[in-house]
Amino acid sequence: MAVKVAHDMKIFPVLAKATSPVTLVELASAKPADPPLVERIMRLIAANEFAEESAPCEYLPTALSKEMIERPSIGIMESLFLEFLPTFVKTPEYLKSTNYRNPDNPLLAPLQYTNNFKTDGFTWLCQNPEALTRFNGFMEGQRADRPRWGDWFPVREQILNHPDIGADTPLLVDIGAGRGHDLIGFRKRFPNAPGKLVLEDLSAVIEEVQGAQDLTAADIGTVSYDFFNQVQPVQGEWARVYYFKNVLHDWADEKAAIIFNNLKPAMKPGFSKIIAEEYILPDQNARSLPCMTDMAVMVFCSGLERTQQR
Ligand SMILES: C[S@@+](CC[C@H](N)C(=O)[O-])C[C@H]1O[C@@H](n2cnc3c(N)ncnc32)[C@H](O)[C@@H]1O
Repeated sequence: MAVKVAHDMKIFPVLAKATSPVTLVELASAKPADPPLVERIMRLIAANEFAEESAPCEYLPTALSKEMIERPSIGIMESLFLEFLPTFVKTPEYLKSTNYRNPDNPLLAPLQYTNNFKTDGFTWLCQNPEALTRFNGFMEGQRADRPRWGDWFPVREQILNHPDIGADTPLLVDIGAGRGHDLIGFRKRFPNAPGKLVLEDLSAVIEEVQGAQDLTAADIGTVSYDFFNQVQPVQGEWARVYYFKNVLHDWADEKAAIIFNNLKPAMKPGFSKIIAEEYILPDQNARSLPCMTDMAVMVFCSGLERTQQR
């Protein structure tokens, strides 16, 4: 809460550019806000290393205060606060009302229970541009600096070294790509890879992405695509890889089967591959982060992180 309030009071931009201590009065004047309130918020901000309290009521920036002016970190914080937290608060009541059934219907998740609408969560986001921007920022930032698949997967041996890949071959089609951060990461890591990179997502997402991200600089094409209602549009010039990251965990098995069936006609035998990047929960002693993601997809879209057996 303190980070959200500090963000709303425009404290982080002032703090982030400071090279000498900023006084409480200077911070309070950014909005402007009541200095005693800012002091209370700043105690918690400093206690959690989002600022350093260099003297009573004087503050210096830390790495975290600088992070809080970055678009993805703002997206994570705002989406968690405005979309996810109200839903988490309502989830116990929702689960009680279902007699503790495991949520499996994307139209009847805690998100719909909390916000009283009838579409799936992604359609709802597409109808709420501000929430969509927050969510896309959340997805852009939630990966943080953990390794990307291109860092450890044998990309050259398994993907790039194939005689049929030409300059016009779709090399990597990221389906449900959000802002295309994974494609941009791939382009940076393999700048000379042959073929095209293609970002696919719902049309409202494609529009939002174009306002937020310079895809042209990374030579990434965009295609509007609804994977439930359309056959995969990249066909003929067969793609080498169709990539899904954090997409299949949004959907139960029957829905995932529809996604794959719509992809089938665009798969060239012996050439096209599917790469899916998801957490796989161990049968015992799972770590906290994947379990929290399991809860996040449960409340948002009745999704699930799958186990190895599953
Ligand atoms: C959890 S996000 C993952 C985004 C990105 N792959 C990542 O890992 O950061 C799921 C993505 O699937 C997209 N999506 C949801 N329903 C879709 C549909 N019917 N057709 C195409 N994309 C869809 C959403 O818009 C969103 O960008």
